[in-house]
Amino acid sequence: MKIFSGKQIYDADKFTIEKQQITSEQLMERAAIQIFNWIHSRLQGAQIKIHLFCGIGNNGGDGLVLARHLNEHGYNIDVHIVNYSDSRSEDFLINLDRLKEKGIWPNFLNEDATFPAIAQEDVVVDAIFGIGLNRAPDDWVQNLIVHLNNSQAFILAIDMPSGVFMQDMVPSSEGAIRANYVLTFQVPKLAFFLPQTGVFVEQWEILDIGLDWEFLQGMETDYELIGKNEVLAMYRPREKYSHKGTYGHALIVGGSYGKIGAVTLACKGSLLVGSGLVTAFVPKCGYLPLQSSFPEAMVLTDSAEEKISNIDFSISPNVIGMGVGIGTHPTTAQALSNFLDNNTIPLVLDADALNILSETPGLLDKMPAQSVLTPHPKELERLLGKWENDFDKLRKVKEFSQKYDCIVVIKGAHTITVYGNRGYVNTSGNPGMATGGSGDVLTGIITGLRAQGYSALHAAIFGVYLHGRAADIAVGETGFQALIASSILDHIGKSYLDLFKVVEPEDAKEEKGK
Ligand SMILES: NC(=O)C1=CN([C@@H]2O[C@H](COP(=O)(O)OP(=O)(O)OC[C@H]3O[C@@H](n4cnc5c(N)ncnc54)[C@H](O)[C@@H]3O)[C@@H](O)[C@H]2O)[C@H](O)CC1
Ligand SMILES: [K+]
Repeated sequence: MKIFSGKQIYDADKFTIEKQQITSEQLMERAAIQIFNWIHSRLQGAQIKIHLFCGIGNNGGDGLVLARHLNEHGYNIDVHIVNYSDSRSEDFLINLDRLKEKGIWPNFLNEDATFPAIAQEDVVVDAIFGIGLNRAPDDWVQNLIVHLNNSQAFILAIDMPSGVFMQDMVPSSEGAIRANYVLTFQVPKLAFFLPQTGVFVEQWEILDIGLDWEFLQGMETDYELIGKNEVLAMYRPREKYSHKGTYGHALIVGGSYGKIGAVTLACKGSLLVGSGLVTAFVPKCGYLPLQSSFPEAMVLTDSAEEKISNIDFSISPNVIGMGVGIGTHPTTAQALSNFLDNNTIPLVLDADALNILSETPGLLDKMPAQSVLTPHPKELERLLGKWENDFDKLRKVKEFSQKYDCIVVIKGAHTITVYGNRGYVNTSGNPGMATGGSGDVLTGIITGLRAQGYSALHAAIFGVYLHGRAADIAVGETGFQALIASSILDHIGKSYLDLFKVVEPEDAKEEKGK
């Protein structure tokens, strides 16, 4: 599913209004009725106090339309206008008049206003700012936001949590509504998925307001949300008349004394996603543990006992996963540098291989084109230097990807795979995955997919999805705390099977934003 910028959404708005020959005010009515239906189907007329906080733009307009419909259905509402500017939008004004015609006089909040008391059992509808926010709210509006956040009431945000920008950072951790639920129009918004702004969105759901589908589909976007439908299009079926040679040979290079397990996990990941063969290249101390714990893997050893010192092998793998458990010893760094001088085999680079690349001048230039890098936040910082915020981080990663023609997998709660100017935001995965070894499994998975002929970009996007989905299935048996990297491995098979499971309507609900 595509993720659009604010400008693209306004363009789609405009196009839809012209094509469907409706007014913007009718589109607002349509959008707000969707919100009303959502609330009404849940509350069924319950007399809970609903406080609607409406700005003076179209997000506020949505709030006013909603207030009218709630009132018509007998709900117990209080409407507050957050009067942060004199530039009220036309559709806001139309709907303010309509509300007044119904005998509802909103409470106008200005700079010196006392904020209304809100009880914990009340519901707050946040319609202060939507996608139009373009500068930090005034201090008093920020104070109101803090007041609402502190109320402990359930907060339902319309379109965006107020204070969260479409393409910039929230100025302070107190600067935006912490929404329990966001009902967002038509398309997901990038800010929902970034660590610094995603915290303002506990759950989200898309409401279809009938923006022109063809127009939306025809637009190129910088970001895409990756779920089952998107990865199914990448899936490569197994052929009947195939053999292990058909599915490639993955080589995992890594390990050092005390970190051979990382190589084992990566090798298992490669084979479990379907690589035909997997070989490990490890220091001598890794030979016995690997051979005894994972008989499916072949093992080659370095001449050194405890660390990689010379990456030299006589096989012809079609991809190499490099770096898990490898350490940053100068001998190993030199071995990696020497290896890169002559290597043309596609690479997946992780862990200390990335640290060596960031610390050794000139080494990044030696990466073959289309290498896949899988850094966690600290490794990414070593590669890029510091960033100001998540949006700045994405800009920097895109530049880096273009400069080195590589794919960067920014690991996190919503892992984002970046290639060139595009980012692919993953939707699978859970906090149980924050555990030692889960990154090694991912490296193995991506390497194993690449070995089978997936392009570097598809191997990264699909691999990240499968990895997260395996963990989502596993967590049902283990809970977050007891989920370990091996549990992810154990559920890779089920995550493949899950791709072809038909989603029942009830399950479909669970697939929405969590
Ligand atoms: N296609 C759709 O998705 C539809 C969306 N609708 C709703 O419209 C809003 C966007 O409305 P807009 O009037 O453009 O912006 P906002 O209401 O978010 O903001 C109001 C207005 O205020 C100005 N402004 C921005 N930042 C500040 C600030 N810090 N202080 C003061 N004033 C500020 C700026 O000029 C904004 O224009 C969208 O989110 C939906 O809720 C339609 O109802 C239906 C179609
Ligand atoms: K809002």
